[in-house]
Amino acid sequence: MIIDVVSIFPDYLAPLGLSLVGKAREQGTVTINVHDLRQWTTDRHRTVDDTPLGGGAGMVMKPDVWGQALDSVFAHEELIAPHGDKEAAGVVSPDGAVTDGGESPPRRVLIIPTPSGQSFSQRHAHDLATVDHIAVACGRYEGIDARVADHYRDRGIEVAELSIGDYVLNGGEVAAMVMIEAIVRLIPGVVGNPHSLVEESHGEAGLLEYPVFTRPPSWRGLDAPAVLLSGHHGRIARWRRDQSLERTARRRPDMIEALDVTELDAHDQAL
Ligand SMILES: CN1CCN(Cc2ccc(Cn3ccc4ccc(-c5n[nH]c(N)c5C#N)cc43)cc2)CC1
Repeated sequence: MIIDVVSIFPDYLAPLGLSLVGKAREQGTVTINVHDLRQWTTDRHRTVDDTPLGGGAGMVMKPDVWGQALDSVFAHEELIAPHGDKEAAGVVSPDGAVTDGGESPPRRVLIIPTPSGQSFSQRHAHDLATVDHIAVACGRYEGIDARVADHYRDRGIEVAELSIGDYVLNGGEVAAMVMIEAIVRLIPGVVGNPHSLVEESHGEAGLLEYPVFTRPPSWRGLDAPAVLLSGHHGRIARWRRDQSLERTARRRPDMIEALDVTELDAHDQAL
């Protein structure tokens, strides 16, 4: 997988060089390139923003600079239709994807973090972990001119306008790091013990994870649950399941509503 991140604050993305994501980059499991948007400006002041059309507070990021940046980032995919001329790049399938008529084209996604986006979820992370090339456009100010998303959709690139939560940030960089970590950790080989990806909050069962404990069994007068020391795997599994259900009902009743009961029953039968 190749991930290209474009930002006016490229240093903000430095933490992507650390820990598991950093190791995955070193091992070549994922390539992450961080670009300074200003390298695509053409004026002396390296301008990336302008006043909002229709008036209003703040500034909006210019479409032309973003267009130069994203064209460059996607440029090495010769199967991308040049602007306005899809046929020239090869076979155009009904859904607008451009292929050379052979194997399916590389899957390309442009992620645009935005407070007005669809809520980023573990389901998005799983889907995006299968993508060949992801570009992340980190906006600032009041956001990126809306025509940028439309333009790349028209050129056969999937565009995902995503939000990491119902609170307001100053730009897309933090959201980009959250999404990139959630996606990259799902790529095979990145997380040491793949089993740990299975029993997770927001995982397949749709429940929050159970509380975890380690040694010592008693700490400052607080004892770990005795069942965890029993060695009885069936009882431990049942206890963990009950804890997940109780925790979810208490902290995230909305998730209980969305539960697929048949999935729950199947899990219970297996305990
Ligand atoms: C007049 N009003 C009209 C509404 N705007 C709303 C607004 C627009 C931009 C910004 C700042 N910003 C710029 C790029 C950018 C990307 C992501 C996020 C972001 N915030 N929270 C998330 N979960 C995010 C994610 N993911 C914020 C961003 C803040 C607030 C205010 C002014």
